[in-house]
Amino acid sequence: MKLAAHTPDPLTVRTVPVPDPGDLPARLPHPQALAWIHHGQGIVAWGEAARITIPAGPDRFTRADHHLRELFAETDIDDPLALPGTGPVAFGSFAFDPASDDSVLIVPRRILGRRDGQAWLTTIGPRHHTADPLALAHPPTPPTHLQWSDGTLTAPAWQQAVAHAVERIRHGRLGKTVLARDLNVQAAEPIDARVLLDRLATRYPGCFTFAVDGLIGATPELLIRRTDDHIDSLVLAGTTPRGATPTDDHTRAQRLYHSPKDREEHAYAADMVRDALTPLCADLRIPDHPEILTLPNVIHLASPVHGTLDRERSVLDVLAALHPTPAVCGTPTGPALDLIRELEAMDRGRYAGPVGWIDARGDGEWGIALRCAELDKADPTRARLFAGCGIVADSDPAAELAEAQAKFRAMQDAFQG
Ligand SMILES: C=C(O[C@H]1C=CC=C(C(=O)O)[C@@H]1O)C(=O)O
Repeated sequence: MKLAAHTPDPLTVRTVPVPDPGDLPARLPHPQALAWIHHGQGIVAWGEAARITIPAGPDRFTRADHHLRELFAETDIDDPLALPGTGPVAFGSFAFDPASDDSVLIVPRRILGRRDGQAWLTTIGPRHHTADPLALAHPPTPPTHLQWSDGTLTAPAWQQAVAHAVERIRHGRLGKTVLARDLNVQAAEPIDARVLLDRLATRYPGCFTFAVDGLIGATPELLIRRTDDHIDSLVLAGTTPRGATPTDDHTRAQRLYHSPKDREEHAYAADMVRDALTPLCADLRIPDHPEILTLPNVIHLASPVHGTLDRERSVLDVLAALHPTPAVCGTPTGPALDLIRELEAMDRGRYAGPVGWIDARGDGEWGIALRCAELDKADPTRARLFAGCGIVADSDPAAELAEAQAKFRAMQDAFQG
């Protein structure tokens, strides 16, 4: 597959301040939504001014960055606000596996954004373009008559895969791997991304609710945010399902914090992020011990990371150094990826790959696509949900299955209402 770009002509871009738009997902006129929302702020978008499909390869991030720079260099931009996310923006979603062709960048026609009390609307089109083909409002419809079925592996078969991974880790050089499974859902009508976005953004306000080319979810894991030369990341690894009461939650969080198995799982991820970012940064701060992050469905060990870049690097340049982290792949990376391919027996598609947005200044926010569903392009009444768990020498297959079920809950509930 070759890198393909569909851009009609050089683009003109105009950003104007607008009154507060209220709830962002509610403003999307069409089910083919693009979105990135965190605590009610962010950007939602629709239409397609340009699409760049990026072929497989470990260099897919730098190729995407290069192509996008060329596109934005030819663009005529009127952006008096000059904030992160104003002016032209590309939403993107990359395949987890470097051998997969699924990566895509989309420059939308309309972007509606809100950040720190400032709202804006950006219009992007080929020069002389006037009509908006997506101006037609199409009210959101919740999915109905849902039918769930196992994906590639049944629950018992997946537990077996976890047991095999534990054996390999105990008797080999691998420290950690991450195994995921998929679930299928079928609805009566085409699935409307806006309904899922609205439910996820309301229920998981502290997560990053996203939609890019039919990949929809709410991830708690910020892979990288770049604002000028400042970067932030939030490393997650080590999880327990939520308890039934506040006391139960507290006990579980304490157990998680002091669990050598979970601390080991977390340390692989935090160490790798430190090693990957140190050469790119003038200064980098990662706490010595993780924090507790409590979400509506699970509790995680979390390490917030902050740094200053040592020179001009776009958010995609930084992302290229990070993916795949041990939060979704393992340590060492190569053998962990080989084991994932062997034991999961499925293509992850864009699950566990980077998802987010980049603007013409190189600023942007990218999460790891977790707690998500990928709509079937050939049949939009169908979707695949994904959830995975870090596996180390002391992992227990039954506990990992329970953890994966708790992670699935975010998306299952978003479908169910
Ligand atoms: C792979 C997933 O979660 C990762 C992120 C946070 C905690 C994880 C864990 O504790 O296993 C995983 O590494 C997933 O949600 O599908």
